[in-house]
Amino acid sequence: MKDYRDFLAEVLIPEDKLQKRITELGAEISRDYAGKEILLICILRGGVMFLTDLIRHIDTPLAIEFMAVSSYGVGGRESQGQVRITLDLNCSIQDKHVILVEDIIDSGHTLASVIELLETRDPASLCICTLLDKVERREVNVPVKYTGFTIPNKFVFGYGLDIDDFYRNLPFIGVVDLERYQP
Ligand SMILES: O=P(O)(O)OC[C@H]1O[C@H](OP(=O)(O)OP(=O)(O)O)[C@H](O)[C@@H]1O
Ligand SMILES: Nc1nc2[nH]cnc2c(=O)[nH]1
Ligand SMILES: [Mg+2]
Repeated sequence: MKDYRDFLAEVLIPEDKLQKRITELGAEISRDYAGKEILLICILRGGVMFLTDLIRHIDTPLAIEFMAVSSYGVGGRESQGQVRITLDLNCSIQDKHVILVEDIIDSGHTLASVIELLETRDPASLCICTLLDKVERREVNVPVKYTGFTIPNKFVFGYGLDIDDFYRNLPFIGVVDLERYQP
């Protein structure tokens, strides 16, 4: 296993900047949903770090749930357009205020499919909170309510985002130098 420093092109978002923005997002969500109970649904696995930090900054009553979808092949870096639900929710979302929590929106296929499915289950409201948005890469439109950072079209890793399943634990977002990365 290579040391990430061997292929780190740059630290795009350092830990302090990430945490500051996540604190702001938590405050914004707390304001917008004051007096309401919310359900945050994390899309495994990339969204996990973001979810666990974000909920520490939300002060309205909340529950968490998890879904898993498969849109990229193992080790793949391009969306296949086809999204499969591999782990569904354990609860009803009918009449609930739902926030989908994601690490990144790239082509938009993952969230477009999840939204289409969840809309059929009659939530009171449904919105998206994403830490990163690679706007230039969008292939399908998804309505994003909360965005941490808009980022350029570069393959990033760390803070939930993997390269071949590793490096999710790093506390910052880095850019991969694909010429120096060897699987
Ligand atoms: O907008 P899209 O082009 O659909 O890409 C975004 C999705 O891709 C990544 O997940 P991935 O499928 O790699 O799974 P992971 O979260 O387990 O790493 C990321 O966590 C998003 O869920
Ligand atoms: N790790 C990682 N996963 C992604 N999924 C979609 N875009 C990205 C990205 O830039 N990095
Ligand atoms: Mg991933």
